[in-house]
Amino acid sequence: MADMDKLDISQLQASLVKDSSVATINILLSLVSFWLVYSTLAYIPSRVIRHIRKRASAWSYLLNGPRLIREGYERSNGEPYEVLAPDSRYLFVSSPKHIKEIDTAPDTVLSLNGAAKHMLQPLYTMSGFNWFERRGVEGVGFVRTLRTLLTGNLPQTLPDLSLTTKALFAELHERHPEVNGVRHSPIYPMMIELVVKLNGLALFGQELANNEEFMACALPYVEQTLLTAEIVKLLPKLLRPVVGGMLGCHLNAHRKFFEYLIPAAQLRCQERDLKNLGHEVPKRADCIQWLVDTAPKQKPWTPERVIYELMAIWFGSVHILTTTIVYALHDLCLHPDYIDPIRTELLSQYADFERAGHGLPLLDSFLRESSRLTPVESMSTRRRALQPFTFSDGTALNVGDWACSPSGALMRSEAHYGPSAQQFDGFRFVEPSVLDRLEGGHSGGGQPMAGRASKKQPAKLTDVDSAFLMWGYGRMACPGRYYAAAFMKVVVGQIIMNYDLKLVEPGAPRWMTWRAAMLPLGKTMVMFTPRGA
Ligand code: HEM
Repeated sequence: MADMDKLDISQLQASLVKDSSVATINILLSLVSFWLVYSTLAYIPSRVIRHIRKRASAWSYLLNGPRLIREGYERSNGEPYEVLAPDSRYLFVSSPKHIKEIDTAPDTVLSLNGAAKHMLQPLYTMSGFNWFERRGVEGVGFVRTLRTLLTGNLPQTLPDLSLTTKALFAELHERHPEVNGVRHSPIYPMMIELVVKLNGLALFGQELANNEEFMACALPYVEQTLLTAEIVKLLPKLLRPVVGGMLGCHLNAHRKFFEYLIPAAQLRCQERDLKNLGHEVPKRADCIQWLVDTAPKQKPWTPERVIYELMAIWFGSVHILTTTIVYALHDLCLHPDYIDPIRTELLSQYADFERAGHGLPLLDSFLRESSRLTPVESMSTRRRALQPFTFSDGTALNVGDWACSPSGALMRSEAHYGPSAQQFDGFRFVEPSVLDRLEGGHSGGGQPMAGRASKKQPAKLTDVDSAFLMWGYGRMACPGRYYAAAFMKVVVGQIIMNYDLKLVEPGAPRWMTWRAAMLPLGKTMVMFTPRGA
């Protein structure tokens, strides 16, 4: 035993001597490298160092976008400021005047289509669709399709969506493992599956939504588009066609998605031509039909053209709907005293909501507050400059630069939301008269909701203004927002009416950021307990 001790101590001494000499060598090497870097830097012109710093900051935007945008806003004092990404220069403006200037600039100068084209790289991700950067070159039927026809059809769509949500949610929930007698559900993947099915039903109709092979490529199409577009954008320009082309061939869910939609679009176009010749054709109510009907009469769209439009709408709706719903469910878990009053509202007004396609003011306000404080995107009103543009204060954009607004920072700012800007007040946007009635009746956990910290700022979820940029602003504000709001109320409403919910780890990180987006983590678990179970 004594020998062992001796042996250990001498080994320890030897290793200390060895470790300390290694440490000394390390320190010396560090000093030499520091001196080398320092003396080399002294010979590099300061403009080169500035350029290196700018490029490093541009690459760090990929992982720190929301923070860089917010810090820029805080430093800017309301003036325009620049944020760089590896592939773009963003010029952020935050004053209502400048945001209006973005909205009123001609589409030939500041283009939303141009920004979307750069983001999605449709040449490689949408079966070769090389869409126009200028709006309206081939008509803007999708605005009427979504803003008027899809919205007007909500009373027909919502009952089906409600039934499907209830049944599919229960089915997905059953699949999740039990831990100590309670199921733990990975909320993000669960909501993606639900949203893909429901959105397919609402946009494409029963027949396609029930086609399992078609639906099986509907989600990979979105994911592969995101991945391919990101890789292509980060490559040097010269390599983009080769790598983009290879990725487009290999990650080919977009082609399958396109091919499954072709027969449906061909049929609708044939029916359109027959109708024009005076024949009777079936009446249909889904986005494929409305896109065919609203395309320019003098130059009707081909089936392919209709599908490209559908692919863009599908891509633009699945991910944002899912993510917004996930954050609203997180917020219900984090602020459970809102559940009772919202549930009471749902139980008494859900049928009216389904009939009208709008309503449920408490849930409406809760969703708006959740999106205000946890916006999926920290950037809004994106426009790519197709020609040089100068704001009224002289700030200039070069061709290829983006004009945009820091929506996340604006929606959290005290300038717009008062001293309680950072606090979660789920009923911040409810009309005072509705809250008064609530005070008189059920107010959730005995807490007076109307007296919550903030000044009330009545507004509907779908209202657009320069301090609430979730939907963009002005002429091009999201035309799908009435459908999106109703859709989210169906999903969140059905869950609240049928389940109690709790985050498994309320303090754990719940998202990661990529560029200006906050993406929910796949591992966040929620315990849904069926009510009355
Ligand atoms: C929570 C869900 C959604 C959010 C937060 C959202 C947000 C936005 C934003 C910020 C814009 C850009 C507006 C601008 O720059 O001024 C936009 C445009 C658009 N959105 Fe949405 N959107 C949502 C859901 C949807 C859905 C479900 C659809 C379709 C069914 C849709 C279709 C569109 C289209 C087609 C545009 C382009 C408008 C144009 O070019 O004029 N969105 N959306």
